[in-house]
Amino acid sequence: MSNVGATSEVGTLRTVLLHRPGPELRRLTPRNNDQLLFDGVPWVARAQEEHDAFAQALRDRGVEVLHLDRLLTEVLDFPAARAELIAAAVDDPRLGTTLQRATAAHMGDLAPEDLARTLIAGLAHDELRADGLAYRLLTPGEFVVPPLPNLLFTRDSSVWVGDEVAVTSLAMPARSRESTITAAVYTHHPRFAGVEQLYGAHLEHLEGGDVLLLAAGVVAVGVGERTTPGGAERLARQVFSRGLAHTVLVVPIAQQRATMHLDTIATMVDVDAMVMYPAVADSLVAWTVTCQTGAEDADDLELTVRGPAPFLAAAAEAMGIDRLRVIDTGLDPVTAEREQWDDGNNTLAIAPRVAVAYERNTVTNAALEAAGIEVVRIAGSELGSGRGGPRCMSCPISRDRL
Ligand SMILES: NC(=[NH2+])NCCC[C@H](N)C(=O)O
Repeated sequence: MSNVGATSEVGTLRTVLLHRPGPELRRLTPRNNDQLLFDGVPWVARAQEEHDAFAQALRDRGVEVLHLDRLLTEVLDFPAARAELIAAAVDDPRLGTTLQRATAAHMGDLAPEDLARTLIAGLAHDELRADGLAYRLLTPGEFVVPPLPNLLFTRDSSVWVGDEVAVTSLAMPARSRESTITAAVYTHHPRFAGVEQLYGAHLEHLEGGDVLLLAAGVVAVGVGERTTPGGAERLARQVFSRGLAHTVLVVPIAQQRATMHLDTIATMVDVDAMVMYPAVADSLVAWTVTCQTGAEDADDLELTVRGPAPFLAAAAEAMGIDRLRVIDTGLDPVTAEREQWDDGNNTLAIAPRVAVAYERNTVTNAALEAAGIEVVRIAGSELGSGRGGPRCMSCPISRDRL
């Protein structure tokens, strides 16, 4: 695949990976939504309409939209991909050997499309005819294979750095199986033949929502509720050893749900500008990680760590620009907090100064427009109940170099 990958957050978007929410969202109930990382029980048909409009807005701007469930169905024609994904789905200590084997046998009989749906929507107790101790002891409300409602947030389960892709290692148990799906797609789908993978689901926790490509060669990584210090260091070693970046800025963020990823508080909207949650704009810091010496093995690289320094100054220095502008949303603290919670800072740039944003964040959007950013508004009343905006719901696969 030529012209694949991304070296910035704002280069003209050519190809993006989305996931249209499906039956996995119908699994959410008031009893399981917290564990499954949703703040409510969405109206699924409306969420699908909103998502279709999001995809259409991107297509209207010339972006090629790939759907993760389609790519998954296509790779399920390959026995190796089927075997890996079924093994990952039943690799759960709750089940025990008898139920693991029965579940694997059931899934093994499914045609690609049905297997893709089951891998994503999971398998409820009453959807499987089985016997044995674990099957009898599991309550009918429990899932034999839990659903993946957060697959919607394709940003987190893989991220491209340059022309290589990082299959990430997701921190929350409800999400860890997602990266077995992205791994299978990037490994087996002919569309990605020859693409190198620079990370893996077995490594230290790293989520794509924490990774921002500030400029060619400059990667920012948030460390907080999801990405660990070890994950940030591992990413730095990997991108340095592969020549994909010269500087990694490690940015501590508060370990709480409202700021679960770096992209919930700041996203790029121009080559030198970010929209940022005002409450953190002045206090955010970064550790600057570089590497002088080459080494055969990423583990043997000697890293230089400087900091902490104010994030904006450290970022501008690494990017080689005078100043990284913050679009001043001019918000009072209460409005700012509300719009941050509703992903007002989580925009998806489709070109420099053109960003997709949730329409509900009226004050943030007005401030973006006043600063010269074209805002492509989408509805997100139902989509937003999973706490993710346009950036979280998209994984850029190809962007023009700036
Ligand atoms: N890149 C992001 N901000 N992703 C948002 C993910 C939201 C998802 N419900 C979670 O808790 O994991």
